[in-house]
Amino acid sequence: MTEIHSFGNLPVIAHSWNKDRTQIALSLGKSDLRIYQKVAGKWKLIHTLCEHLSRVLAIDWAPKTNQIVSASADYNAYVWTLENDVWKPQMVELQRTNRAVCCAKWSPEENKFVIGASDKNVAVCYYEKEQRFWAAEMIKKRPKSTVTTVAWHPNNQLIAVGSCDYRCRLYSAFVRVVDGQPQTSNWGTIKNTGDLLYEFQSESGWLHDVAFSPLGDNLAWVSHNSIIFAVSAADPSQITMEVTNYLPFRCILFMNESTLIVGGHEFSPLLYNYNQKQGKIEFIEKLDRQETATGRQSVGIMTTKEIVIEAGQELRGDVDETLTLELRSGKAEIFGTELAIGHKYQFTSGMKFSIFTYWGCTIISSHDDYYVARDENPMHIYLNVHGMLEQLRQKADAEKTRGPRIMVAGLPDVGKSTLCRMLVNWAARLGRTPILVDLDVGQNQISIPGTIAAMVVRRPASVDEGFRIDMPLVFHYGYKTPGENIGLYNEIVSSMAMYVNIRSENVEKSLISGVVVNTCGYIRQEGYESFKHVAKAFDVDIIIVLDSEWLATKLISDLPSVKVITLPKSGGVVPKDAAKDKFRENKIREYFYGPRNNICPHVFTIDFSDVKLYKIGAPQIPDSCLPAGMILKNPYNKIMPIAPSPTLVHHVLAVSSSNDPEQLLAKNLLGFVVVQHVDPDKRSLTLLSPQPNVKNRLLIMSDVQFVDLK
Ligand SMILES: Nc1ncnc2c1ncn2[C@@H]1O[C@H](COP(=O)(O)OP(=O)(O)OP(=O)(O)O)[C@@H](O)[C@H]1O
Repeated sequence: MTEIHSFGNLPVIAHSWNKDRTQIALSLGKSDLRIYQKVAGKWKLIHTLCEHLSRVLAIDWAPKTNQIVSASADYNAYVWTLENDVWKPQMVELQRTNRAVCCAKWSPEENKFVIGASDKNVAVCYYEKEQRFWAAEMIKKRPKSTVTTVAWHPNNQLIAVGSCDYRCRLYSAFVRVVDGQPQTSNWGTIKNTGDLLYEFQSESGWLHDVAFSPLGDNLAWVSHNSIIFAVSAADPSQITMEVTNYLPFRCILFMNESTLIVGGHEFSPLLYNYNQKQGKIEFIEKLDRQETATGRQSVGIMTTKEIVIEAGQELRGDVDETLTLELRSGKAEIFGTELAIGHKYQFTSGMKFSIFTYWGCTIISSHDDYYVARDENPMHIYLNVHGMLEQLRQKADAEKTRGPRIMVAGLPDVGKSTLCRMLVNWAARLGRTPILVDLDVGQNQISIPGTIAAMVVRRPASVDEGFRIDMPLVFHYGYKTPGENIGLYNEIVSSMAMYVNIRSENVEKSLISGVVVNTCGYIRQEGYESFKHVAKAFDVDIIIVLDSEWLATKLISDLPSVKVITLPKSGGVVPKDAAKDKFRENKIREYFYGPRNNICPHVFTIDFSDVKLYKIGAPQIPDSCLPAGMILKNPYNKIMPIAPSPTLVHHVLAVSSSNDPEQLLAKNLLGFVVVQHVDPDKRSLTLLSPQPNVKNRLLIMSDVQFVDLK
């Protein structure tokens, strides 16, 4: 019998029941764990466990020992124990994990647990009794991508690990101080922690869940492309798979040695039988007979929902399917751009949005891929900063001086780009024309990855298409992080600052409106130095540091003449780890095909003799390889001609506005092309380009690549 439980309108990211299922621990996409208890038929919040700094991604409640392990996007895991009705956290010593911890599972005997992270690490964790801390044994032969799921073999010494590299791996999780002696297993000899026993290749598709059968002789997993896989210890070379037409599966469970239940976006559990001898996985039945409740049908029906957002609140969402939102009444904005009443705004899969209302509003939504954030959001604080900047502009206007120059800084994924976007949007709505400078070479808002850019913002960005890119100034850098060639990065930053200074001084409106500089989240070591360089080059008056006391304190002492303000980050900001490559790809695709995918770029072939190709920055030669006493000039900004070759395929080439190779370094770019094919026999290149020809133009090779899979 199905029982429906309701815990408000936040998405349930992870959950785990206590032993007798009278309590449930939930992550509702926040940094806390909430424990609910059923009292008189209603769920009552009895504990809120706060220690994590970011979204809790996994929870596992050990039934016998009554301990909870939680894992979070803050790179940490905690073990919680109940003492005198208080849940006490103890941090797990995951020294080498530097990305979100995505999954955590107690072993059957509950004396160990395993965690998997998006930096590919898998750790077997146990309690170090003498030193009284949770220790972690890291697995050496790690998966090649984010670890999404883990499962324990009933013998307490083997684990199955599923990841985004489409593989399921079997490791030994034997820990001598906990287990004493290794057990015998049908899957091979167990010796040391982390020994890789098997690596099973799936078809393409991220693995979402993996499970052992009750006796541990069979193993099965499901992937995002709706395939079920199973393998038996009797013959691990024989992987059986069942390709289905259902929506992606998220979980799998063995009921006995051969019966499997899978579930996911189809909204109905499905029963299958794994016949190992015949190498078959056979469908038995769909368990939920209410046909109308399936995910597929609900996609088709598109029920609309009316959402009332109170003044000062945010409606946030992570779009799974295409979502349409319409402002029915009131006033609301998305990252500083006002919404028009009655206009249907479309958000495609993978997009994140936040609708903020200062006055209260009603929104009509096509799906329920959203939640109304009831937490404290920092929008009022951001708006106050905008108010302060506007006062400075008014003062500059009255006194005919320079308007405010602001730089936004912080660690990666704290909302720097979003805050810059809001600040220039709000300014543009008041008729100001600030200069937006984006120095983020990984995810530039103005140009494609691998460049830095600046432009005058005359109107707020469009919700659907972003900023209207009008005569931008774009410089080639060629890499996705400043650390790849920090010398070159600093040099082009100086040139950009010079141009921006000239521009703002020559146009009165721009001078008064000021400059907003977005930076990369690369702030350690030489990154921090480069960051000070940015502040000096643009002669900024104010640095806004998002969510980092450490950085703010350092800057206050290093740049005493600059006003440093620390602001909190929004709870809606989500780490883009997995989505960064997609974002970059989309940005390049948008460049060639337009934001609405309705532009048709040119594809043409050009002779080797008609292109002039260059690369900026020669590899560094260590001093030890040079003759004694010889000093080589730093080659970071060396301009080198290169010959076309097949290694160029998929590389982005920047089209320079300069005709003189010596001037390539900090000259505005006219555009970009992508090498699609190189034919050494015919001595020709095939290029994807918005223009029909690039003959006689100087092209600069970028490390950034784009594979045009339409
Ligand atoms: N209030 C919010 N609600 C929902 N999503 C948000 C909110 N603010 C920011 N985001 C989303 O969070 C993600 C990260 O934000 P953003 O790109 O501004 O961070 P960043 O610090 O500039 O990142 P990076 O260091 O990678 O440049 C983006 O996808 C953005 O759209």
